[in-house]
Amino acid sequence: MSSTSTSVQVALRIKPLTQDDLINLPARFQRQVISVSPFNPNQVVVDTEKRQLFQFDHVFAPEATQQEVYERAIGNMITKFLEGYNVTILAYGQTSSGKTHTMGTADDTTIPPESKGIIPRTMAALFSLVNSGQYKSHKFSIKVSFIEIHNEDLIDLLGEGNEEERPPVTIREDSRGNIYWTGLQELKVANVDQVMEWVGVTDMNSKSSRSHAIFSVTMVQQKFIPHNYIPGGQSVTSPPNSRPGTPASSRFGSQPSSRTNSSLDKFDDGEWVTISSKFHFVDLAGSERLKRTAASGDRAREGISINSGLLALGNVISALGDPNKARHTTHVPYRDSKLTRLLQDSLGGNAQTLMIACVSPIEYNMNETISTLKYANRARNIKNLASVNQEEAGWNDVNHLQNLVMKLRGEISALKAAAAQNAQRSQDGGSVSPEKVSQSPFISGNKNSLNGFSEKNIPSAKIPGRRRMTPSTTSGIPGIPGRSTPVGGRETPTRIRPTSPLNTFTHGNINAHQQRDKESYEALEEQLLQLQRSYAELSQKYAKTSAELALHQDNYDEIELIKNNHSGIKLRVVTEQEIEQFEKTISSLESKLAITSAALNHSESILKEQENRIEGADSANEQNKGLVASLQKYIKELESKLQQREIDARIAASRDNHSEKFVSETIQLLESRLREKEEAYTELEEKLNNLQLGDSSESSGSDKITRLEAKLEFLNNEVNKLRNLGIKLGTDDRPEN
Ligand SMILES: Nc1ncnc2c1ncn2[C@@H]1O[C@H](COP(=O)(O)OP(=O)(O)OP(=O)(O)O)[C@@H](O)[C@H]1O
Repeated sequence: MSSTSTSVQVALRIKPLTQDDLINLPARFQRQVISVSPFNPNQVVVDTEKRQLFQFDHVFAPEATQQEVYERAIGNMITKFLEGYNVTILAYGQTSSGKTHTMGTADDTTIPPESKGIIPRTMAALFSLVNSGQYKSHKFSIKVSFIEIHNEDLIDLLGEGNEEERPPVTIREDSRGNIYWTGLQELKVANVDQVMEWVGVTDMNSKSSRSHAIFSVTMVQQKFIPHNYIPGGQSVTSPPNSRPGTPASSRFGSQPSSRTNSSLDKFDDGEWVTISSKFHFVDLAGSERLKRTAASGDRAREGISINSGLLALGNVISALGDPNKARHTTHVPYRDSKLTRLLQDSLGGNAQTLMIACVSPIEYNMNETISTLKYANRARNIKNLASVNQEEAGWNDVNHLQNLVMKLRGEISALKAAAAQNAQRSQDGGSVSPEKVSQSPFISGNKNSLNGFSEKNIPSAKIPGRRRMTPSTTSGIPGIPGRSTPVGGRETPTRIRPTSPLNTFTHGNINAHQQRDKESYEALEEQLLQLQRSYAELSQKYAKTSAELALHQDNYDEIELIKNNHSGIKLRVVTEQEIEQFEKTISSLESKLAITSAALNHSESILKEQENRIEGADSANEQNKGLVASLQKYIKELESKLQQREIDARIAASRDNHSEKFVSETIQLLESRLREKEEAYTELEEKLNNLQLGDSSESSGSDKITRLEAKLEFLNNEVNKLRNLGIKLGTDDRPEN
């Protein structure tokens, strides 16, 4: 059985902008931020502040069709599945990114052909292959099951009847690390329509965003592997170390015809092998973070379990995918969630795995898109060790081994008879002494003895080298020494070959017929030895298995005895119903445990996030401290500059004040002078009036008036001069005269 190391393949599918996006989102968020690189078709460019590039095994642009996705990414996985590899396809991405559309998890028979997703396409291709001439000698049994993980509960989507009354679905691991589940309805299907009918009735869409859906196909094929494929009729001899073929009748009906030597291509004896493989189609729950969905109550619980399932998946991916971690970490946390437990042998185990990361192209979803791209990118580093699940039928089956031993005994008896006949013929044509022939251990005539290898020895699996010998003899042929063994004694260490009746021929008697007989006898001898070896091997195996069985039986009896005697309490025989009940309890405890550990993981991740944030804040703080110091310095500089400015301003202001004061003082002075003059003028006018009233001489009176008028004019001139001076100094707010 060969193993191939393969990386997990990752395909990226960009969803086209849908009507929903156009209607529900403001236009400014509809900008497309992710596109296929114009230089490399397997790279995408994310148009953020700093452009980011991501490389995948396949990239599908928004316009890629369902057919294109199927052909490029899935096509050759069916061949692998038929070869016996386990195959898993996971669709990952935020809600509404196109996972269900791509996978076809909610497809039914009504969906138009061009819109059909991966499941119906793969099933159609599978049925077409198994019904083709290429596989006509194989026998196939194909079954499907459909399981949902919701809140860490496993729900059988194809289960009949009430959910509570169904047997619990439990996850088991066999001794080889293969994961399988029990209590699940597995339906035999013969064509793609049957498959899609089953898928269609499950109403997967109703809560697909909030649960993981796993659609599984289990295929068991039986195929006949000939020991010798004889192109053009060449050698037919079985390879000496090949294991004996399983009798066709014991298991799978008729076996192709046994050895033949025709010139046509023929099959020699071969063996039926059983190849079993499983194909999982996993439609994961929406990957968006809990905080964005702002969920509370039951939805928050759902969210925690979804996130934790995906977180556990992420942790498994990171443990397997990070080359540094892979070197140091032996523990891969598969048991942290039911999802990872179910997929245990499909991630980093015995499987061919493809992850299809689905993303939305628009700016509104950019953060989720980048987180999906990073998640998917990590998955590319996982290495799987995939091997064909092939097993020669019956090697663990005691009944089958017993049948095989019986068959071999029959063949040996037939050979013995043939040899005896041959010997008899030789004896008739040659000079062989009858008693010598009868003394040959090979043809001793003892029913229980074959070459001294008693059938009684079978359980203890004594090999020919330890058998009791028949009375000693020599070959009787000159030049061919016989072997001598003490009667009843042990065999000599040399390899014992059965004493051939041909040994009794004399040289002179060997003619062409005898030569042919001799050759065929030798061939038979060789075959007999071969059969003896196989027989011994099988006997050993049989003895070992019987011994183990006996041991187990003893242990079982002992345990039962202890149980029964313990403290005088006789334990009841546990009924099937009770076992079922126990399994239910165990399963529900497992669910609770998984949810608790999921919640714990979730809290841990939040804690980690917060720690990271605090760490980030601390380092930002440190940076800020430097910034504050330089700001303080800058402020000081500014302050001193400001002070200087103030001083300058004050000087300037005082200079301004000074001129203002001067002007106002001058004005005041002038005004007071003016007032004085006006008073003097008023006084003069009064005096003049008095004079006019009391003076009788006209001439002296008019002289006085003339003088006074001249004086008045002079004063008026003075006042005008002063006024002009005031205007020049810009003091318009003087009171008007
Ligand atoms: N490649 C595509 N071409 C056309 N329509 C698409 C494509 N991908 C998704 N859609 C449409 O977008 C909508 C959301 O897609 P879908 O239901 O597959 O998302 P989802 O990721 O499975 O969401 P959820 O997590 O809720 O299950 C559907 O109407 C689907 O038909």
